[in-house]
Amino acid sequence: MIRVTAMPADANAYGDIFGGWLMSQMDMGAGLVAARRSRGRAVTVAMDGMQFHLPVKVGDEVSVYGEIQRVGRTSLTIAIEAWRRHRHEEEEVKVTQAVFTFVAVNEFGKPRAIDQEK
Ligand SMILES: CCCCCCCCCCCCCCCC(=O)SCCNC(=O)CCNC(=O)[C@H](O)C(C)(C)COP(=O)(O)OP(=O)(O)OC[C@H]1O[C@@H](n2cnc3c(N)ncnc32)[C@H](O)[C@@H]1OP(=O)(O)O
Repeated sequence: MIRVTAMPADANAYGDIFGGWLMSQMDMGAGLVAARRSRGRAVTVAMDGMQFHLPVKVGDEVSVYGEIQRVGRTSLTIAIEAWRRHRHEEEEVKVTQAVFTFVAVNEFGKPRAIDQEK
């Protein structure tokens, strides 16, 4: 869903990429899934089970993948993973995972029903 290069500005003083930057990429990836499935604006209401398995380094290619787990009346639950790949190598390794809940909202920011038919 999202593929981006981790840059020096995203790193701490040790050269590891900030967890907050990764969470932001994951949130944006989940947002793409939620907006597409709900056919409109959707906002993050919860993020559960965030796990950081391995560090990401400057220059790594970071890919964010997501899968809808559940569609409720107005909310969606989306499992998100981020994977890193050293830019000179082929192997991809999972670095983070979390479950995001988004709520579809109308123009007033209030929950709106999601079409249950896909
Ligand atoms: C033209 C220009 C285009 C521009 C294009 C730009 C695109 C750029 C892309 C960016 C993509 C990034 C995407 C990031 C998205 C944010 O970062 S959004 C910012 C952060 N989030 C917020 O500000 C949301 C703040 N919260 C709220 O406004 C309200 O809590 C909400 C979300 C509207 C919910 O209101 P509420 O009155 O609590 O709703 P309520 O009726 O009680 O519950 C609604 C549903 O939520 C569920 N729910 C409520 N709370 C929870 C909870 N804590 N846990 C789980 N489920 C919950 C309920 O179970 C219910 O589910 P359903 O049974 O209906 O399925």
